Amino acid sequence: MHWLVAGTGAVGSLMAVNLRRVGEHVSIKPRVPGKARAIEIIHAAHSLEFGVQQFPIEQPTQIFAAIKAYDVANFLEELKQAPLPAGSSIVLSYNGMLENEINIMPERALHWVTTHGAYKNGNEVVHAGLGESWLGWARVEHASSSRPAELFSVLNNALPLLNWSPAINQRRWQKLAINCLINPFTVIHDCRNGELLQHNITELQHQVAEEICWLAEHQGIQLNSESLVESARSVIKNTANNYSSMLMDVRQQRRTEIDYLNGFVARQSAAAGTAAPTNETLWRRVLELSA
Ligand SMILES: NC(=O)C1=CN([C@@H]2O[C@H](COP(=O)(O)OP(=O)(O)OC[C@H]3O[C@@H](n4cnc5c(N)ncnc54)[C@H](OP(=O)(O)O)[C@@H]3O)[C@@H](O)[C@H]2O)C=CC1
Ligand SMILES: CC(C)(CO)C(=O)C(=O)O
Repeated sequence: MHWLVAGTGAVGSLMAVNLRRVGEHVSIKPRVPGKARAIEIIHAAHSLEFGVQQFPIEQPTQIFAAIKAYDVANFLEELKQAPLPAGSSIVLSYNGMLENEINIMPERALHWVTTHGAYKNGNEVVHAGLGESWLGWARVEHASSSRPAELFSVLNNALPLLNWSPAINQRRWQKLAINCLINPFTVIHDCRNGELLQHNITELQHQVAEEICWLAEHQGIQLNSESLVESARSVIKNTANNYSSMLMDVRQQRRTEIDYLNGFVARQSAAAGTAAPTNETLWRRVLELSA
């Protein structure tokens, strides 16, 4: 299979080196076209070179795009301008949700949700935490269509363990909830995930979770607020030493994904006629702190 990985971010680089390791043909599509014909990624003390390719693409290609939520709309617009040949698919991975997702998801798009952790240190990618992933068709009308067997098998070999998930949106809502229950608090308290256990946030987390459950149910997804707070607590314990991605973004003066997490919950709840005051407060507070 031919693969085209969007950018050289942490997750994209990790997938690029692992796809190469299992014998796939992998190129990289930088955000901005440049003169470079090859891009170096270092992994586990090995330097690997990847050819550079931009859209349009002429042969069937599997696109892997692990990009920030605020870049998704532009990326999909680029794809719309340069439609892919038949037999291509687009694997998207990002935290949070977009209001207009239903309208912009391409036919052959899949969501890849992961608990693997990675970060970049210059050209080097570090696989910081082993996890597992879930793959499913992005468009609701394709949810029960069969899984693309070869694509699934290659991704599973490259970065196991991969689960096929016809209910990928359920999984995405759970991930959104966990991020809403952890990330903004680490920014507000400027602390590692594990240090949250020393702060008195349980009551607030219950309110965040209940607001998310209401909205999810309104959109046809069943979640349980007690289980969400419990899961967030286990993630906090399992990642106690980590700084959340949102705190890292704030510290490095990068845009955060808060608009697509607690901000998404606040705006969508308001649009559905209900306030989500705790998510709204966290959203505004993180925006202030990261301004
Ligand atoms: N890192 C992790 O451990 C995890 C991350 N996630 C989520 O996955 C997503 C990606 O995370 P991460 O890899 O850390 O993010 P990064 O910011 O490290 O990487 C994103 C990459 O996407 C590239 N990009 C954006 N738009 C385009 C475009 N139009 N064309 C080509 N490349 C593009 C960026 O390019 P440029 O370099 O030019 O900005 C960047 O290289 C996020 O939503 C994150 O929350 C989820 C689980 C774990
Ligand atoms: C689960 C958590 C909070 C782990 O750090 C994460 O996904 C993030 O930092 O964005």
